[in-house]
Amino acid sequence: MSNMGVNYTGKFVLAPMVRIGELPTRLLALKAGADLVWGPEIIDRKIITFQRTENEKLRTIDFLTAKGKTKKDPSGSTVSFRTHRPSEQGKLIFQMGTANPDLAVKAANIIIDDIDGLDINAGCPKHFSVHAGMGAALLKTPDLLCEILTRLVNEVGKPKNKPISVKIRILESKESTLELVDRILKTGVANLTVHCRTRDMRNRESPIRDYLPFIIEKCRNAKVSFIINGGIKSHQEYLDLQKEYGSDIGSMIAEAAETNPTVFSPIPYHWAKAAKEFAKYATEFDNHYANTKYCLSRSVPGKAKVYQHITKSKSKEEIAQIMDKLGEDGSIEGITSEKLNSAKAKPNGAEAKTNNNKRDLEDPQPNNGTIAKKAKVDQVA
Ligand SMILES: Cc1cc2nc3c(=O)[nH]c(=O)nc-3n(C[C@H](O)[C@H](O)[C@H](O)COP(=O)(O)O)c2cc1C
Repeated sequence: MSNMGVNYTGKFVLAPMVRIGELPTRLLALKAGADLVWGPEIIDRKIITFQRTENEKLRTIDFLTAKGKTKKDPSGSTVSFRTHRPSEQGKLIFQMGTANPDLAVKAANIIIDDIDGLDINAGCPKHFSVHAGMGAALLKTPDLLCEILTRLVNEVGKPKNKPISVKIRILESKESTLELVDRILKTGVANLTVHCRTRDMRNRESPIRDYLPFIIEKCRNAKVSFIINGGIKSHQEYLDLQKEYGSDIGSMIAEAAETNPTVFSPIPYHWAKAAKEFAKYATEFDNHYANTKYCLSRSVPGKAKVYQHITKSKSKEEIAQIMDKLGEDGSIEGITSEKLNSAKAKPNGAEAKTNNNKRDLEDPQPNNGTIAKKAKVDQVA
């Protein structure tokens, strides 16, 4: 409903996720059909130190942060945010962490020309966010939250013709949640995303959607688009939520996209094909090795043979080689990981050996039950 550039209405989107939401994950999510992609939260204090550079080799815009020069890395800087405008134009929402309107405006002006929308994180319950008054702490300081949003809308969003949005959690009661929503809707934001869990709820707990009809009605009256977040796992669920709440309602996915960034497709890739595609983007866009390794360790099943190879790898080149050897069905050098590692092979395990794309695409939950041994991030934002 925003008339400023990107429109969030009814969209199916990749959630902001620290470490996970870097360029390769975003590109894979877009390829699979995500309409919009959020970058990972970056705080205002860091953004104001960014040095913008145009990377001609990669055709990316890089925002660098200074760090000490080392023998291993004499550049003295590290890429804190990278965007490939040819792929992300019109689809990239940058998420900022802030508790200070002046700093928020200053930081927003540094990145606004290279992004399509700016989102404020008012939902993260982690200590590093709330102790500084950011993230979910803003839910308890609505005056401050609304001042930040109003100033960003007036001083950055309007002059630059870019939408400002906010992501919140529900509060303990319907009344307090709706009161906060009322206030936010008056700030001029273009979109409201609600993570349907309270600040104290863990991601494994079912979201509470009881207040949604009331929030949605308020958003429609204010001509502000609305995105549901929390516990959504598939394209079908996105369609079901639209059936239930209206076709103008969007859905945002985090954890299920961390596990498989192609979850936006009606038929997601098999985990191995998704991992290979991810690795290709990581190589193409020179993603930081530690980040590539981390993301793969979150998406490759712990039981798969290749998982051990990934966790033991020591360089970009090594990871690229491992991923080259991985078949799209999870096999390495012709042996399926399912066969090797799973005593209780799934009934469809035999089919997996055929290295058949169609079968890959038909497995909508390829990671089910296979990542138990990896510590899942539970209560992040
Ligand atoms: C690994 C990870 C990192 C996250 N980082 C952020 C973040 O930077 N900003 C934010 O607003 N939420 C963050 N979240 C929360 C998600 O955006 C989302 O609100 C939450 O996981 C609920 O959605 P889900 O049930 O689809 O996972 C993160 C979640 C995960 C799993």
